[in-house]
Amino acid sequence: MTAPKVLISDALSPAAVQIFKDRGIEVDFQPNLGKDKDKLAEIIGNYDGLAIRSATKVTPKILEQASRLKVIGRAGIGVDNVDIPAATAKGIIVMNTPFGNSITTAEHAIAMMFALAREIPAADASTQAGKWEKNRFMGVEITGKTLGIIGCGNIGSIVAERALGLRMKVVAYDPFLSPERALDIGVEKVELDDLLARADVITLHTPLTEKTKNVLSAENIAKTKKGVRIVNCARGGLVDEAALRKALDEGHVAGAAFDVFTIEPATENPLFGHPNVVCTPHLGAATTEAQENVALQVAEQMSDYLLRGAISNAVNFPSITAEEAPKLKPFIALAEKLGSFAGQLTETGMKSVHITYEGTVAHLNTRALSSAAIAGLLRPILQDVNVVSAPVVAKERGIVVEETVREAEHDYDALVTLTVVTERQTRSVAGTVFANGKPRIVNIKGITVDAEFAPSMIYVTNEDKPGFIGRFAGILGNAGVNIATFALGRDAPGGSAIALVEVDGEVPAKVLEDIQTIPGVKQAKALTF
Ligand SMILES: NC(=O)c1ccc[n+]([C@@H]2O[C@H](COP(=O)([O-])OP(=O)(O)OC[C@H]3O[C@@H](n4cnc5c(N)ncnc54)[C@H](O)[C@@H]3O)[C@@H](O)[C@H]2O)c1
Ligand SMILES: O=C(O)[C@H](O)COP(=O)(O)O
Repeated sequence: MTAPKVLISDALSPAAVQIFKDRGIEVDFQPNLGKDKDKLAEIIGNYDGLAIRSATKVTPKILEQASRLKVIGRAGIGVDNVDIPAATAKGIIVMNTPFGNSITTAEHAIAMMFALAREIPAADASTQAGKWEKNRFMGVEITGKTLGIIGCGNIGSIVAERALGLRMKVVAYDPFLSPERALDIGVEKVELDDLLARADVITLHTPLTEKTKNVLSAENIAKTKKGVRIVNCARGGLVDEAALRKALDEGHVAGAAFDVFTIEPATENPLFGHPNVVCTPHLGAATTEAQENVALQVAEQMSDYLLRGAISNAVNFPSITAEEAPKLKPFIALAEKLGSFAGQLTETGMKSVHITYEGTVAHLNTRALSSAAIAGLLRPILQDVNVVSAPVVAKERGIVVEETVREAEHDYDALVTLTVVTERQTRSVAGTVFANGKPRIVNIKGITVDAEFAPSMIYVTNEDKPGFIGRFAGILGNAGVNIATFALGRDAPGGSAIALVEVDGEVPAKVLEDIQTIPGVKQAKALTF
């Protein structure tokens, strides 16, 4: 196997380069490349992995050229610079490092709050200009003031903890914050209007979504307390910058400290130039410690995926630990092949898929297995679907996917049964993994069989009558098609029978036509795995 190749296109700590090298991964470190879209598009086709921060924008246009890309690793939290649906559609795992820079960013928010409260940047500039304006700068005390946190997740709750340590009162607006968690971290969970009315300082810590965009709109800024100070170290676009500038000019808002802007890099912005505004150029995560953390973590995660199939912190796929990956691997192959078997036989629109996991397999990561089964099922119809993109593609096509896990009810330690409901019929197929790690098909439409999946197979359903095998073998022999293995099954003597036959080489269409003329044959189909 040739070593995977990773491109680092943003200013990551060199610690990441070392990790990749130590793990035997080839790495190109081009810290400014992310800003050059054309160059990135030109070379991205050479890499299996792309490690980024926020400067690289991974657009559908870049992804179009990313023919061998398997993983994008964001050394940081926000993945809004990556087109996740486009990456998912191409089967590319997108992972981030959700905690590595949280403390650092929370500290930046607290630092920004103090910078505003004591006008430190302006006082610094004035002092260094030799003005000694001792009477110009009159600050406010933080102790006893109310901090309103919008978005109380990882960073918001660290900010809350620090603020409580500073003897502030903390109220939080976050619809997903449970009352128990609020109690745990010592904040009062409130509605947005209540927060706006009560907070002396407001700090934002949500991602930018359709719901959070302009959460501090002109209307909401008008509901704030006169003299409020606003800190944004989360994402540009959470605050209407023009409306905030107006409220600052009118003296309703006493100050604003922004690390993030609607357009970045921000070379101009409505907030710039106001005496009570403090700005930093998206430095929330910029400490030696945080950068070391996220670089090490992203390099480890990407290496684990590229070398061992382990997935952690992916935003578009369930996690698979390094220990779990080897156990899962044969079952991923089984699920994909069962899906492929059903997919190759399906000729009408699929309505739903039900996957049952019994026995030991029920304790594995069944979400990953179901994704593999759906990928196998859809691939005969939609060539480039894969394990990452399959669940989304199924959803887009209105295919309902259901899962059941239960203890073993059959002779097998582990059994996976896939049932596909199409417009015309319901088809079930089941398989297991033998001790040699090879997946086997053990049941088709309720009929017991026992066959390995082979590269070229013929599947026949027929009436269980004498003479079929002789004629079938004759047709193949006359056509020069060699039979490698032959598996038979039937529901009852004289009932419905199936044959699953491994052959060497491709099955000519004429052979299938001839098989179909054997009396009692209902269906004959060539399958490939
Ligand atoms: N300035 C920087 O350099 C920097 C560094 C790190 C993170 N960030 C940004 O900070 C933000 C928060 O990061 P985090 O790690 O705390 O994320 P997180 O997912 O842990 O927390 C986000 C919180 O926002 C809440 N939320 C979601 N929708 C909401 C809504 N409509 N109203 C109110 N709350 C809502 C969620 O429930 C969650 O608790 C992200 O946007 C991240 O990209 C910025
Ligand atoms: O979401 C994040 O992690 C921050 O915005 C940090 O971004 P950066 O790594 O580009 O500084």
